[in-house]
Amino acid sequence: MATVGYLGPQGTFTELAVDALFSEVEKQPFTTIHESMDAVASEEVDVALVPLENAIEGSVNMTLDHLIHKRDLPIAGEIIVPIEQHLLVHPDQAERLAELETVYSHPHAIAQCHDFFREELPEATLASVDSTGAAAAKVAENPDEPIGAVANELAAKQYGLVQVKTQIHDYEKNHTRFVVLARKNHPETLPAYQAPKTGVKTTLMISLPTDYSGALHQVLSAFSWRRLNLSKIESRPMKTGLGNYFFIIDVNHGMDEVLMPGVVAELEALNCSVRILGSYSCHALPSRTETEDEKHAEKTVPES
Ligand SMILES: O=C(O)C(=O)C[C@]1(C(=O)O)C=C[C@@H](O)C=C1
Repeated sequence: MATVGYLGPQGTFTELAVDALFSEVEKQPFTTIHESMDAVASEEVDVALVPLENAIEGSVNMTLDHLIHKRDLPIAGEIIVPIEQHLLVHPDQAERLAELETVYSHPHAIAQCHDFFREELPEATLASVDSTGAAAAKVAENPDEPIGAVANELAAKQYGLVQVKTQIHDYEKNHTRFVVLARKNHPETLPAYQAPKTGVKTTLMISLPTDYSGALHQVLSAFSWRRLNLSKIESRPMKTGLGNYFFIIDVNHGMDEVLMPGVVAELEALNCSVRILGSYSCHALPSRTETEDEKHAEKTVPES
């Protein structure tokens, strides 16, 4: 059975994503996202599932930067998962919400709830830990302390905590995109995906030769005249000096034999450097409301 590394401990959003994407795999939790990626490189696990992008907070830079600068692991799959953040406390503290002193969570989860804390708990200190699951575990282990965690419903159940405020993320349509990272030339280690497939994508990292006017326009033309739809373009620092950036581009197209190799050849002819980060199938876990809407639509289909 294939092994999947993920950001643990129990009850993280990444664990939810692993359970949604794979059917039969052995799960191996790691304390940090980096450790789960390093474990693929060192062959401790076959693949890792890591968060890459959130609808409210944008890219998970710690994942992206480790992938670009430290671990050249191909992206082999994607799953988009609905994210609902809740404020959890120990049952002994449930009646003392106003006295809450510190709220722990993963920095990306805290960033999704800034408005909530500013408006409802302005005095509380927000403290970063390695994951939402680690935050829930800390609250469970310290029943006498006026502390809380931002985490999900699964964590509330697994750690015996109370959801004192639900849906505390600042914008309603909150989703996180997770990607599967594999080892190069090891397609046989890829476990099967069970979540519904929504399409295919190719992700490219492109750096421009020099800064000249119209350079990005030329890059984008290589996609546009081939009618290749881009779903994301983002620039990140190359970490070689101020003003030096590369681009990450997601294309809604697989690595075919004509169009995508044509793009790469054209960009290389412009002296751009191109790294293909992966070409992969995309999957999604419908949110509870989406599933209810679908059921409702099925029930209300007019009889012909
Ligand atoms: O801490 C967790 O539960 C995670 O899985 C990490 C993570 C992230 O890094 O974005 C995943 C999904 C949510 O967006 C918040 C946190």
